[in-house]
This record gives sequence, structure tokens and C-alpha cells, in this order.
Amino acid sequence: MDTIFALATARGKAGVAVIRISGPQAHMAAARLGGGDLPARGMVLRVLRDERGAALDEGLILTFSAPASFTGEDVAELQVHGSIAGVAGVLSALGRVEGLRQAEPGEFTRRALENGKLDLAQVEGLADLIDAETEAQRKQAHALLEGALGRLAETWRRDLIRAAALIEAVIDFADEEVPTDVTPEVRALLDTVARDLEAQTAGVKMAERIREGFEVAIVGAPNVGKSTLLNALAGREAAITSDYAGTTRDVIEVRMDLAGLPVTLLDTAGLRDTEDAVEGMGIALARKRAEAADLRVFLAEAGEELEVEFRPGDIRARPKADQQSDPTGAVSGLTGKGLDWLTDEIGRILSDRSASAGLATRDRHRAAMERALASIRVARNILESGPDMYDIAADELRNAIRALESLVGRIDVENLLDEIFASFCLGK
Ligand SMILES: Nc1nc2c(c(=O)[nH]1)N(C=O)[C@@H](CNc1ccc(C(=O)N[C@@H](CCC(=O)O)C(=O)O)cc1)CN2
Ligand SMILES: Nc1nc2c(ncn2[C@@H]2O[C@H](COP(=O)(O)OP(=O)(O)OP(=O)(O)O)[C@@H](O)[C@H]2O)c(=O)[nH]1
Ligand SMILES: [Mg+2]
Repeated sequence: MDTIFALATARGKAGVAVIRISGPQAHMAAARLGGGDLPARGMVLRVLRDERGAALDEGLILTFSAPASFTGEDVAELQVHGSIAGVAGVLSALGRVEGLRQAEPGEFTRRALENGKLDLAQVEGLADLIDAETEAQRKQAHALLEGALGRLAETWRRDLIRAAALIEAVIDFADEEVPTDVTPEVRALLDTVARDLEAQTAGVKMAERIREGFEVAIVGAPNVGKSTLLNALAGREAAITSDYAGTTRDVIEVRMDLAGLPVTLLDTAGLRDTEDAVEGMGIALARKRAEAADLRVFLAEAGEELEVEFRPGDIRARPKADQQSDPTGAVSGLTGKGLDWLTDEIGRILSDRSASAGLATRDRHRAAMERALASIRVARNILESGPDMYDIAADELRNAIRALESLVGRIDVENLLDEIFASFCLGK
């Protein structure tokens, strides 16, 4: 097994930088730079030197011994000053130690997976945690990293193994008097697992929204103040505004943290009939993006009709609150009036919806759970038609068990790994 190393912290100037080394030669390499023996597990402060004895930096050396480390291998960490030249010097000295090579992106985590330190769902949770920008994303990623989905899959798997064993016992006793009727217990086991799987499958869509972000589109007639509102919510001049009706043509996207939820706010072209071909293209795009968004904010008067459908859960805010004789339900990007109400309202609606998010967060999870569910349903039907086809029911349950094993990466995932780890940072 190669010994790998990489900078684990972000590149560039920083207070401290962490260089991670993992593999059989990790302690030897760290001891080589750190000038002498290291504890099997612990931390020491050392001057780090290159092979000619020239000082590179002073740093802390952490050692972990296999299997009690993040990767499950021997690990050493060099915690050095976060200097661009200092880090480059240490990395190049490590590169000259025989048996060491630079790690590929995600390679430390891949080793943790291979050594059984993390299951595949936890690896996905770790990737999500590193990508998390908002509180909701952090919580969701943490639940996955902490192993919640794997534990759930394990309880389903145990129940299905028991159900399959009960059915197989009936098959084995086919010619004899069957001691007890197992169908009530099998039925109960399958129904419980199926119910859980249905709930988790239904929650994937919302969990995906949390992971990827919600789209909220601002729509309305030209000149009502959509772009001004977007800028006010974003806290910067993301879009051009002017008193010329038809200023915005492209869709302007601003990513923000709204009440802990990841939201991409879309500013769109004002909706009206127009002779102007370019404005018309902008309006067509506005309608398309608004229809596809998770939520629409109609900057429009009560009862005002627009060429985009107002759906249940959408928000209506009346424009230019400062110019309204009755400012009820009105907002103003110019004066800031009503902005707290609007952001609270968006946050409330999206939080309500995200409450249905489950532990499963990806299409891959949904596909595996749906495969398991389909097999369980077939087995469940066979159960009602008598023992003649119990061997098929048992086969279906084994398929369901395999689908759950692929969920956590016990089987069938070799071809997925390259894709999953390609999105990892170097040093993770
Ligand atoms: N400096 C440093 N900080 C870090 C990490 C790291 O690798 N290095 N982590 C990396 O992502 C995270 C912490 N995750 C870790 C997970 C497991 C082990 C570990 O050594 N596990 C052993 C021993 C457990 C124990 O002593 O209780 C084990 O699981 O057997 C270390 C870090 C975040 N902070
Ligand atoms: N009094 C007042 N004027 C506003 C308010 N919001 C925007 N305006 C002004 O109204 C004009 C149009 O604002 P925009 O934000 O460009 O309007 P828009 O809805 O994006 O317009 P289009 O991009 O053309 O569809 C500008 O002159 C703004 O300064 C407001 O709340 N009160
Ligand atoms: Mg505009």
C-alpha cells in the first residue's frame, strides 16, 4: 500500500496549515522531517528539516496508529505555519521521501471507506458537510456523516433477513407438518420495512432541495421594483435598476442564506406583451424559470394577473410600499419596508416544506430504496397466495437485502466510487 500525503487545509495564506500523511510509511516520513522518534499516538512540537538538515518550519506532529485513525492506517499530521512557501517546502520534502506520493482528491476518505471506518452514505455525508453553506445543509450532512442512514438500512436489512429465514423454513418443511404459521410475522416485518422505505423515499426530494438549494423567483410587471428588491435582499448591486420599463432581460441569480436555508433568488424580466424581440426573449426565459422555481414572489397588486400561474404556497407582495396609500402587504426595496416580513415568509414556507426531508439525500439512495421496495411488494403479494411460490418470495427478499447493502456501499459500488471521490477536495 502506498503512503500518501496532501495539504488538508485550503491553499493560500493562513494561520496554520495541516499536511496529512497516511499509510505504512507515514510515521517514518514524519519522523524523518521531525528529527527523531515519534509516539505511536500523540503530539509533539518539532523543528521540521529537509534531508540536508536545513530548517523548513517549526510545527506540531500528530501521530495515529492503525487502525485507530481517520483512514484506519498509520497517520501523521504536520501542523505548520500557513505560509505558502513554508507549506510548499514541506510538501516537496515529503515528495522526496521514498515510498511517498501525493494523494488524489478524496483518497484519504476512500481509504477510510475501504478500511470500514465509514460507509458509503457517511462518505456522501462528509462530502456534503464540506460543501455545506447553511445551517440546514450542515444538519442534514451531519446526520448522514454520523451514520444515521446506515443504521436505518441495517435495521431494515435485519428485518428482511429474519423474514427471508422464516419463509425459507416453510420451504424446508414443505413435505412435513409446518410447526407454526409464519405468515403473520413475515407480513408484519415486510409492512414495517415497506412503510419506513416509503417515508424515506418520499423525503429524498426535499433533502435534495436542501442539499442543492431552493430557487425563489421574483416576478411582476416591468418597473415594479423587482431588481431593486433583489439587490436589497442580497445586500449588493447584483442587478441593474432604472426607471426604464424593461431593464432586466437575463435572469439574475443570487445565492443567499435565508433563515438557515440555501436559497437562490432569481430576478426576472418584467412580464408584459412586447414588440421588442430581445425583451420578448427575456420574458420567455423569465416565465420558464419562474414556473420551474420552488417558490414565486409576485411583486404585484392583489388581483393583478400575470402570465405566470400563482400556485398555493406562493407569495404576493404589493410593490413600492412607500408610494401606497394603504401599505398592507407591501414591500419596498428602496426604503427596506416589509423586507423582514418577506424574508420571514419565504423562510417559513421553505422550512415547513423541508420538514419532510429524510435521511436519504440523493438519487442514488432513492433508486436503491425503490428497488428494495419493489422486491418487498412482490414478496408481500406472494405471501397471500400460499406457500407454492415461497421460493420466489425468498429470492425477492434477497434482492431487497442486496439493494439495501448497495445503499451503504457494502456491495455493487465499485463503479460509483470514482465519480463520488472525484468531487472531493484534495487532502480529504
Ligand atoms: N487535525 C485533524 N482534524 C480533523 C480531522 C483530521 O483528520 N485531522 N478530521 C478528519 O476528517 C475530522 C475529525 N474526524 C476524525 C475521525 C476519526 C479520527 C480517528 O482517529 N479515529 C480513530 C480513533 C478514535 C478515537 O480515538 O476515539 C478510530 O476511529 O479508530 C480522527 C479524526 C475533523 N477534524
Ligand atoms: N418609490 C419607489 N421606487 C422604487 C421602489 N423600488 C424600485 N423603485 C424604482 O422603480 C424603478 C424600477 O425599479 P427596478 O428595480 O429596475 O424595477 P424592475 O421591476 O426590476 O423593472 P424591469 O427590470 O424593467 O422589469 C427604479 O427607478 C427604482 O428606483 C420602491 O420601493 N419605491
Ligand atoms: Mg429589473
